[in-house]
Amino acid sequence: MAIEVKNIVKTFGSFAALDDVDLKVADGELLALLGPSGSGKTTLLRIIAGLDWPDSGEVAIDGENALTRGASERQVGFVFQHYALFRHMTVFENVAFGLRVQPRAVRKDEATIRARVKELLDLVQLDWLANRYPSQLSGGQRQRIALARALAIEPRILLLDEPFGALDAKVRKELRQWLRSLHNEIHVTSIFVTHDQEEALEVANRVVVMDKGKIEQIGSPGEVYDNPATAFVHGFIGESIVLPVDVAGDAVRLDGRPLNIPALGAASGAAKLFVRRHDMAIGPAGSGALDGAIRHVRSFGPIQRAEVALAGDAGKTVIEIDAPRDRELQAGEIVSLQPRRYRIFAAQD
Ligand SMILES: Nc1ncnc2c1ncn2[C@@H]1O[C@H](COP(=O)(O)OP(=O)(O)OP(=O)(O)O)[C@@H](O)[C@H]1O
Repeated sequence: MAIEVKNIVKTFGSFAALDDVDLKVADGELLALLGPSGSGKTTLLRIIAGLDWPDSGEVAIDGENALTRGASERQVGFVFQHYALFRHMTVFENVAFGLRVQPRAVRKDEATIRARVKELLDLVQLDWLANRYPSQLSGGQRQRIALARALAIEPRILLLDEPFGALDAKVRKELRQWLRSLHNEIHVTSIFVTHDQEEALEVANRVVVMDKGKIEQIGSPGEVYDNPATAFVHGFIGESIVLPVDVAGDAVRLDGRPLNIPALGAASGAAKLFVRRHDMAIGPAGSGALDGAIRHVRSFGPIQRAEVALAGDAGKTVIEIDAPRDRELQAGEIVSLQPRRYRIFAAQD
């Protein structure tokens, strides 16, 4: 089911939680709303769900105005961060719940309900837990059951608000892959909220990056990572080194010294140079754009992370770069850094 959100404004008192938001979600997409705490993700999700209403703007589901309909009429399935399973019901009854409380006219008979629950438990690969109670499940299992329960009513749209937020890192990772393959199987239009960039990039077809009630960029995981549209997106996704620079024509200067890298079309004036940690090549002194001294090196897995104090301002600017471990770096070494890929944004962005 396609969703279209147009010019949504939502204020709480004088605070704009959503400030003129437009978004189109295609049928069958798995979309992530990604942004820092307070950026408006949950507010947007609640408005699409019919749990909250905007001050102005439009929400259409499958081309029809959804704002005249409440949550139940929109046929939306939800999964929240904190499991909302009924503690006194077995897993089986939790999943059956939505089907049992349907209006009499559309309610299925008992045999059909049982078959459907069995099918859903198979889908989330937890049929062996049917007779347990929620307190007897792990956190990850509870979230999978919560998802089975949300899917029971055959929702037109599935909305997930930080569904894995309360789980430990390893389980989160497993569930991401699981959600991805589950979505490949069922194709229901799904939107999930997360503040975890890795989660958004790994799971979603498209990522909507939000900040302060506005959409900063919408794109595939590759697009938002490789071509961040704004300084905010560059800083939020991936780990970036940010240096204050001056642009004059095609020349870029740091602390008054030329860097010998092209300005890539950035406007003249005060700007910020953004480089991902792994995009800063490290070579012998004098070979690159920035000279510095290594202060500290930590190695883990395939990378070594070096703290480098840049030459020029009495070593006050210290950056962290990630290098492969083909040559072990040493504290005290004088090196030179060269940005392989970088972006320059005007300072006020
Ligand atoms: N009912 C409310 N009353 C007043 N302010 C609210 C209300 N709901 C949300 N807000 C404010 O609106 C802003 C956006 O909140 P929202 O929950 O949408 O952010 P979020 O991006 O989902 O953040 P988080 O990741 O922390 O959940 C926040 O500053 C929040 O304090």
